[in-house]
Amino acid sequence: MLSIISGDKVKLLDAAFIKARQMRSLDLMENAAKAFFVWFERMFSAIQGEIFIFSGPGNNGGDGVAIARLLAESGKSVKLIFFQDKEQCSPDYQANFERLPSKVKVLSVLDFDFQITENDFVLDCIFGVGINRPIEGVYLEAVNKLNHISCHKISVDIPSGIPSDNILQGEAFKAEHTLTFQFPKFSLLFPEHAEYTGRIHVVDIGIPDEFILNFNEGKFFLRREDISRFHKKFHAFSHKGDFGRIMLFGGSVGKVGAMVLSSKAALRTGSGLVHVQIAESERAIIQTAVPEVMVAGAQEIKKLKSFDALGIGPGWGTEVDLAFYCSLLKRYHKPLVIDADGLNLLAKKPENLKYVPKGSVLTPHLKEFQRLAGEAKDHKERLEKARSFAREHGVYLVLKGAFTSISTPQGEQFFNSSGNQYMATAGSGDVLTGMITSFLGQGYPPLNAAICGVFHHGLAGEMAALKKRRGVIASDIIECVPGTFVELNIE
Ligand SMILES: NC(=O)C1=CN([C@@H]2O[C@H](COP(=O)(O)OP(=O)(O)OC[C@H]3O[C@@H](n4cnc5c(N)ncnc54)[C@H](OP(=O)(O)O)[C@@H]3O)[C@@H](O)[C@H]2O)[C@@H](O)CC1
Ligand SMILES: Nc1ncnc2c1ncn2[C@@H]1O[C@H](COP(=O)(O)OP(=O)(O)O)[C@@H](O)[C@H]1O
Ligand SMILES: [K+]
Repeated sequence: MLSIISGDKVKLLDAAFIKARQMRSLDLMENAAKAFFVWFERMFSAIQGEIFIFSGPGNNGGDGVAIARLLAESGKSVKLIFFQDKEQCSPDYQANFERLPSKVKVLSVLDFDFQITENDFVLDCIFGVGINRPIEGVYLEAVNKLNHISCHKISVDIPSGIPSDNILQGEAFKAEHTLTFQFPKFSLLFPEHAEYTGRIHVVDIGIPDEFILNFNEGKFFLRREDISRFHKKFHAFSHKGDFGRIMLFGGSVGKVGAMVLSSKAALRTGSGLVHVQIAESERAIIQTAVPEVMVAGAQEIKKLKSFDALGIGPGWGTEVDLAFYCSLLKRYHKPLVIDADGLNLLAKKPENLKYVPKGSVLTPHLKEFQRLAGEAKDHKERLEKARSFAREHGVYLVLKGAFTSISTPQGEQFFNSSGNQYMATAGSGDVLTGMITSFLGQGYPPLNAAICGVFHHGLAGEMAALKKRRGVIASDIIECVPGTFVELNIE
């Protein structure tokens, strides 16, 4: 699995890796430039515009110079725009500069007229993870001009101006795509930077995951290839019971749809038996909408412990009897899932958090998390709060949104890579609750249930969006859930 390490550790990582492999830092830069080149060819081979590469004085600029050579050698028309004289640039920058083919036109930013047209490309190689202060002067001027030009814009490693681990102060380059090397820089995952990063792509430059793990700071990025190891295997003789009996609580009057979505999602994720506990008057609705579901009566509520997992909250309303809610929490000693109104009720009376079974999975969106843990000045602080919350209460805290994070009681954080903006639609959180509860009921440890739930949910959203884009609704996500098992080759 991929570790996300902080910018100031990147140099240490590079140094350790090149020493271990007895290679030069220049070779690693070449790997990075080649990885960019391959990606660029794949993405933009059909577009014929001119390529303007803006290269700063450090190794990010050096990447730019190496990329200029590779693109020019492949027949592209390339201009390299520099900010500092070569003698003031990093050694690897200088070494690459010596190798530039003569067909690359090189000019100082001071002489550049910024005549760039819509079909052209701007590659932002001004600053990478080595940025140590807000940009100003000639850099700021160039970035401001570029931000007003309409063309294809790509940032290499990180949009110039954005610090790798902190919130942007001042201005930064606004990219359509950011191609980041080896692992996503932490700050690329902050919503505050979405307008600068555009779409984020991670490319391998040859440093194995296990090597990066030596520099691990407890933050991990979940990719498609990481997911199968978190899954449980079932065999040909597995029966309904093996796939778990779960019970979902929610669906007050007028909000029974939330339970329809959660329960259907649980079934589509593989649950053997799904019970729901909903308002009496709403029973006919759910039994018509999801005939596979059973409605729980007093008997089932009494035998709570016989269920493999519970999911509490979607569409529950905040008028729920708190004593009933607390009795559920106190009587059930296994990890369960809490979402939506289940969380809002806890936020109203935080002292009840002590009854939440250890190892439970809580799935707030940003607003619900604010109700639970208070205001955060920015996403970095919010993630710190999420980490402390999970530790303090011994739970897995799934903070939903783009790059949903899972904070563990041990203080680790996992960031999800699947999903898209089209999932920001009513009820998609209810689908996730059903999915995580389902995995928990199938006997997955809570971290695995959360990881598999979040990843498959996002992937289902991607599959739904292929045909429906902004027309995706929560039910479409559910319909795509089975396809995610096929896509990831999970039996
Ligand atoms: N494994 C990897 O990840 C690999 C990484 N590689 C690449 O290396 C990049 C990191 O390179 P890097 O360390 O040389 O830093 P980089 O960002 O180019 O800039 C530092 C320079 O800028 C200066 N400076 C800083 N802030 C400034 C400001 N606001 N305004 C003005 N100047 C400012 C600072 O000098 P200073 O003025 O502070 O003395 C220094 O000269 C990384 O992002 C990736 O692209 C690949 O090549 C290979 C594998
Ligand atoms: N821009 C996005 N990128 C990826 N996933 C997203 C994005 N926006 C929303 N989602 C996902 O959609 C779901 C929305 O959940 P939630 O806000 O609880 O919705 P609801 O309350 O309507 O059910 C979450 O799983 C979240 O991670
Ligand atoms: K950059």
